[in-house]
Amino acid sequence: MATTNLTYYDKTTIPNANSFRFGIVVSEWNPEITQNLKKGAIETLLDCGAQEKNIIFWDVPGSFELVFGCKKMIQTQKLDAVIAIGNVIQGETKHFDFVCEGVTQGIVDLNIKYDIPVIFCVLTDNTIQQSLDRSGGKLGNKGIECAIAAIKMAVLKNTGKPTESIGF
Ligand SMILES: Nc1c(NC[C@H](O)[C@H](O)[C@H](O)CO)[nH]c(=O)[nH]c1=O
Ligand SMILES: CC(=O)[C@@H](O)COP(=O)(O)O
Repeated sequence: MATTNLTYYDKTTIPNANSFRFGIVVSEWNPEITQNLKKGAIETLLDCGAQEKNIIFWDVPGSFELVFGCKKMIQTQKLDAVIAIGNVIQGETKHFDFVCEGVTQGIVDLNIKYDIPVIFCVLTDNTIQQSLDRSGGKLGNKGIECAIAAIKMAVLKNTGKPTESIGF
């Protein structure tokens, strides 16, 4: 069974996000999944001190469009981190493979090209149940984990140093 290291985070080990500005780009495909991921991410950012006025949201049609949406957000907004939220579920054909490869490589490219961390919050699952389990179900919420990652990477972006390790 998958572990969920950061879904159950220790707030005392997370830097205060009060001064950071976050972007969240969300795919409209599988909204019953992506909206739960978005909810987990928002609640976690706020729990860790982020200000509501410092979180901006854009929707894109599908996970493949997350790359362009994140690029335009980075180019037009002053941000400390961006979270790309999507959910790709295997269908009958190889389309799943190409969507997943495209969004994965595209987000890698954004992290290389721009000095803004783009967090990969895209569930790539074989079944809807796997997605449900990872977006607020028995295996946690990837949105929570990615919000924690966004805060830690915002610290790295702004200080040039990583957040202190919590020991594992
Ligand atoms: N099947 C899923 C898709 N497919 C759509 C693509 O993401 C893209 O919008 C289309 O190919 C046009 O460029 N998207 C998801 O996010 N999740 C899926 O399961
Ligand atoms: C991952 C997808 O794009 C999915 O909707 C494609 O389904 P199918 O392979 O059955 O066309």
